[in-house]
This record gives sequence, structure tokens and C-alpha cells, in this order.
Amino acid sequence: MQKAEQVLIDGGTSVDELMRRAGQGAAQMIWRISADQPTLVLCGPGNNGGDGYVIAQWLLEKGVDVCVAAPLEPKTDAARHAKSLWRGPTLSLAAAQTAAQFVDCLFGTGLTRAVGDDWFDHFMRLFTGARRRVAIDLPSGVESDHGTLLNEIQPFDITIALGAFKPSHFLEPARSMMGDLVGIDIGIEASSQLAILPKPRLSGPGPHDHKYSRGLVAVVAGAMPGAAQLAALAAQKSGAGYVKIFAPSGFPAPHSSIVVETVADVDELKQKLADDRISALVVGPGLGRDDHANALLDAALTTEAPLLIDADALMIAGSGFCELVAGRMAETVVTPHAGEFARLTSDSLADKIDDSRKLAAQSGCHILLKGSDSVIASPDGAASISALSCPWLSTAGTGDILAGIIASRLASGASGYRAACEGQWLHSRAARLAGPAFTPEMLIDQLPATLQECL
Ligand SMILES: NC(=O)C1=CN([C@@H]2O[C@H](COP(=O)(O)OP(=O)(O)OC[C@H]3O[C@@H](n4cnc5c(N)ncnc54)[C@H](O)[C@@H]3O)[C@@H](O)[C@H]2O)[C@@H](O)CC1
Repeated sequence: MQKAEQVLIDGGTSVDELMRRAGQGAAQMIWRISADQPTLVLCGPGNNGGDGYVIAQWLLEKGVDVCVAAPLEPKTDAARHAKSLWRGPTLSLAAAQTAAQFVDCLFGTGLTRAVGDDWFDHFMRLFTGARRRVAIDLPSGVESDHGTLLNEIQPFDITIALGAFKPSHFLEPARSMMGDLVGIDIGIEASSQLAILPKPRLSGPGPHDHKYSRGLVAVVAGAMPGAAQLAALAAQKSGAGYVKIFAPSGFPAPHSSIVVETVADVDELKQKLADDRISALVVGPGLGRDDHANALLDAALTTEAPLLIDADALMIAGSGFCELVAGRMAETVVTPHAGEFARLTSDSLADKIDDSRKLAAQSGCHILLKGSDSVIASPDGAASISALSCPWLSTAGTGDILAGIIASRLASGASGYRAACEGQWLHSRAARLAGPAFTPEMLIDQLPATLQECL
């Protein structure tokens, strides 16, 4: 983002002009949602504060009863210029009174440490006394890149992001402080190795496609049949041409179209996995964690097809994970939740994006770190954050479904990173369509409609 701003500035667009676009865009948004509510704008010393003076002046010209509170004079040229154009009253923090609407321009992306108590106590007084609270770019107290809270703030009603979304708009715990999140275009083309997951663009089968060209997904089943069945069903309803489960005898097929191939032992599994028509393999959901499960995982790792590793397989692999996957030539996607991730790295999770990137680079695998703020990282350093979150996904079976969706995307020929990104988006979107309190089957049933949206 800062690089993108610099390109514009080098090309002749002044910081004043960017600030004018940002402030006016934000003011118009505020005007649309709250019209003439009496408003207090809290302006800090940096360019975020400068945005605040632009917003305040724009609202004043609309006839709004607006006041600025500022703890310090502006420190940047652009913010000084914005203040020079402000025609309304400016009060100290201590003198400022609460207003119906509170607009927070104390700090944006430049916050480097917690806001001190002398300012923060007033900040909270003015915040608490307002009926509507609007944060400009980022709520003060939130650092911009890692989702970290530097102060104990409370949720805003709306956050207006300027120019581009920052990682903390989507990473917890910061994300929960944003309220409704909207973006303002100020003419900056942000390009970075960190992306917000876009809606996938998929194509359906062509006239010459058949079940194998659309992709054969195989699932290695273990001790708990339900999880492997869900992964298989999800793969099927995400568009795979053919879905098979390799399972011990007596394993129930989840649907008459899904083939269950009995494997008597690990050697037989290895033989079946040598079938080069297999386009993607899933191992982990319901695998179990005993010696037999361990041997099934070893067998699965012999496949030359793209591989999705999840759940029990990750718990078995533990800190030996990187060694275990070291020899793999085909794409490998790994989908741990935070607990499984900590098991793979033998360390607690400090920074979702950096830690996922590190594990991806060390292992050569694509890592999808699951959570309400899922992060996907690739060995080449690319990373994406999911902006679609659905807290109703926090229920048993949904991870197995995600594994099946990603496997079907791998089977269609997508790269590991792309399959993980597409799978994550489809999963979250299906959850939104399923509404509250869904069963795994209800979630799976939404997958065709979700695919339809992406064709
Ligand atoms: N750079 C640009 O061209 C544009 C920036 N814009 C705005 O500018 C913001 C970033 O501006 P800045 O980089 O000036 O950053 P901020 O306005 O967030 O504040 C930075 C200033 O606060 C100080 N500071 C940081 N943490 C502090 C703390 N805990 N207590 C006291 N002082 C502290 C810093 O030393 C620095 O002086 C964005 O979030 C956005 O709102 C927009 O106006 C669009 C254009």
C-alpha cells in the first residue's frame, strides 16, 4: 500500500490530493449513513488526523454541527494543510464533549505503540458517549498488519478503509473491532504479496470432458467413517468427475455414486494409489491416530498425485511434518486449524501470516491456516486472507468438507495455492448460503449453487 501511494506521489499526485480524496470519500460515506448527526472528529498528529480535518470541513459545509478534538498540532505537511482549511472549532481532548457521532481519526496505519492512557481515557470517554462510532482507515489502538490490538478498544459500528484493505481488517482480534467494513477508492492500485481472497472464476466441463478428465478424487478412510464420507461427498458436489474411498471392509458408501474400494492392508492401499488416473488424494479426515493410521499416512505420501493433508494426519505428522513431505514432487495442500498448526511447528502461533508463510517455505506445501480469519500461504511467499467469514462454520464436520472441496479443485488441475484459495472461498460462501445452525449435509448441499455463482 505504501509503495502504491509512493508510485502515485512520484507520478505527480500529491499527498494533499490523496488526503482530499480519502477525506471527502469518507465524509460522503458518513453523510450517507448518518446525514446531519452532531459529530465529533478526533484528529491525531499524522495523516490520519489530516483525513479527519478534511472530513470535518466537508460535513461542516453540509450544515452538520461538527467539532474537532485534537491532542496535538499536525506533524505532517499534508495534515497541516488540511487543518488550515478547517473553519470550525478545535478543542483539546479534555475540553471535548461527547456527540451523537464519533469519528476516530486519531491514528491510522502509523500507530506504532499503544495509545497512552492520558489520550486513551478521553478516547474511550468520547467513544462511549456516542451513539454511532466510525473509524477512519483503522480503529485507533489497532496496528495495521497483524490483527493485533495495542489498546483494549471496543467494537466500532463502521470502519472506512482508505485506498486498500489492510491485513488487520480481516485478521482477528482486530477484525471483530471493525463493525461494518467499507472501502473507499482513492486511486491507489495496491499490489502486494498479500491478497484478499477474490471470488473464484471457474469454468464448467466442456463437451469432450469425461469423469477422469474432470478429476478423480480419492479419499483414504480410517477409524471414523463419517469424516471421510463428508470429504468424499463435498468433493463430489464441488464438481469432481469421480470420487472413490479406499476403506476397510464394511465401510458404508455415503452415496450410491461414490465407489468404496476395500483395501485389506497398507500394501494393497499402496498398489491402488499407484493408479495414475487419481487426480487428487485426501488423507486425514477420520484417519485415527494409532499405528495403523500412521501406516496409512505413509502409504498416502507415496502418491504422485496432488495431496490434501488434514486433521488426524497432521496430528500424527506433528513436528516431523517437514521431513515427511520433503520428497514430494506433486502439489501438497495442508489445512491445519490453530491447534494442529502448533503441533506441526511445535510452537504457539504468534503471527498468522508470517508463521504460515514460514511453514509453507520450510515444507514446500501450501498452508491453509483455518479460523474465522483463514490465511493461505504458498512456498513462494504469496499469501491471501479470507474476507468472507461465517462463525456458524465452527461446528464438527466442516473441516472435512473443506478438505473435499479443495481436493476437487486440485483434481480439476488447479495449482495447490489456487485450489486452497478457491476452496476456502467456496466453503465460506456455501456457509453463508446455508444460513445459521446448519448440518454438514446442509452445507454440502449448498456447494452446487456456490459453484454456479463462480461460472
Ligand atoms: N500516506 C498517504 O499518502 C495517505 C495517507 N492517508 C492516511 O494516513 C494514515 C497514515 O498516516 P501516518 O503515517 O501519518 O500515520 P498516523 O496518522 O496513523 O499517525 C502517525 C503519527 O503518530 C505517531 N504515533 C504512532 N503511534 C503513536 C502513539 N501510540 N502515541 C502517540 N503518537 C504515536 C507517529 O510518530 C506519527 O507521528 C492512513 O491510515 C490514512 O488514514 C490518507 O490520507 C490517504 C493518503
